Amino acid sequence: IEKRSDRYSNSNFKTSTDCLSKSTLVVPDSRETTAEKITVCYIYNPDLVERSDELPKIPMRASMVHSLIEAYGLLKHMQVISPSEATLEDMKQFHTEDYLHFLGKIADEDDENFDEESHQYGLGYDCPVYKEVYKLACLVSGATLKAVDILISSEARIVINWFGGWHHAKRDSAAGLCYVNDIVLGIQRLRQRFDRVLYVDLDLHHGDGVEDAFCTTNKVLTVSVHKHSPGFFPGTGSVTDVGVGKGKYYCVNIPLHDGIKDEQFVPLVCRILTHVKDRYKPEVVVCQCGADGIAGDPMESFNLTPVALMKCIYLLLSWNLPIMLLGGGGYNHANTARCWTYITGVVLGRKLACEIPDHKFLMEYGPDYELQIEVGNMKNHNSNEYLQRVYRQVTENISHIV
Ligand SMILES: CC1(C)CN(C2CCCC2)C(=O)N1c1ccccc1/C=C/C(=O)NO
Ligand SMILES: [Zn+2]
Repeated sequence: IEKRSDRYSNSNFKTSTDCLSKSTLVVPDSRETTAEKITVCYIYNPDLVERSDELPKIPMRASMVHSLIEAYGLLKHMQVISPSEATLEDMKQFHTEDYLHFLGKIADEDDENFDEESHQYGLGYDCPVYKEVYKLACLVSGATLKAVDILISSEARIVINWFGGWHHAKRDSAAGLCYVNDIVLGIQRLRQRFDRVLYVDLDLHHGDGVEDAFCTTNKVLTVSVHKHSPGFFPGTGSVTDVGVGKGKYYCVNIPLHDGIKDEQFVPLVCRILTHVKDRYKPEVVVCQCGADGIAGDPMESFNLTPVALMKCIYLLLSWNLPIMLLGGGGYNHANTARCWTYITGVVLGRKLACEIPDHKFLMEYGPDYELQIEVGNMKNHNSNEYLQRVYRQVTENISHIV
């Protein structure tokens, strides 16, 4: 029986010239183990994917992610769990009744134009009003809450919900294509069972909605690594942003500039996460795995490959704590599917073929039709001096965690 500490132990962390990139994790093919003791739950149902496909700005992305995971034959190695919709009561644990009722109203009344009212709820250009948005909010929140219930009941210790991770939504408004903050709802529920929750946000953007929700408490420690440049959304998340009151020093921000590559990103993030783990001793981990920092994304900001995200997640997995992996940003749909499929494979300890298997969306993966993503080559504005300074400031902040 393979133990989790074996699958994700450092000794297993072999790098090899695999198709993904120069240094790729190759874990023993799980066929070598007599039986998988590690249960990985995958939150999915057709409704959740169909509604997520309707999200403006990322049409059909959810279907592409799920179809690629299915095409690689990974579903049979996971417990596929169908979530139910969150109720108004569930979502009211974070969001205001006014905001939720407004979302609900959009579904009911037809051609009413909600223009003036929409703007007060952050709805409009970046978070377009569309008829089924309330339904989406219930499904997405229900999915993350279902994932949390699985961790709370100890049914599994690893749960994946690639259709969640909407980190910008505020209690009374949408933001950055996030209509409901499933992450805050999920962490609030985790707190019913776990005393100290660690939230890690690997998305290109600062996880401001989650940080704001928990910046005054020491029961949730949020770590966000993100692009932080003048005028770049949301503009928050500087290294001096450490939380307030009882939550002071329980917000960790790692602000970066354009062009960072795996080689700089991985050591910086992993060293900081290790410090956080040693000081904070979290009981459960939530990781938002937004893929808009991957090379080839229309955000054109970072030069990361999926291996960078994988190595950070692998470190989190090696701690042997209950963990929930969530999606998030990612606007090159094929690369986002490649990234989250690759991560799913690593979580399962399975090596994936370089060749994208034939499936419904195969044509989206041309012209190479490979799982690997070429390293980005945009100019790197992160000098080693800058990263050293950030690292020193962050570890100084963390040293105040008791
Ligand atoms: C509307 C979308 C979400 C899409 N998009 C681009 C991507 C490529 C084509 C449009 C943006 O810059 N967006 C945003 C607009 C305003 C504020 C925030 C975001 C993105 C947030 C995010 O990803 N958080 O993790
Ligand atoms: Zn993002």
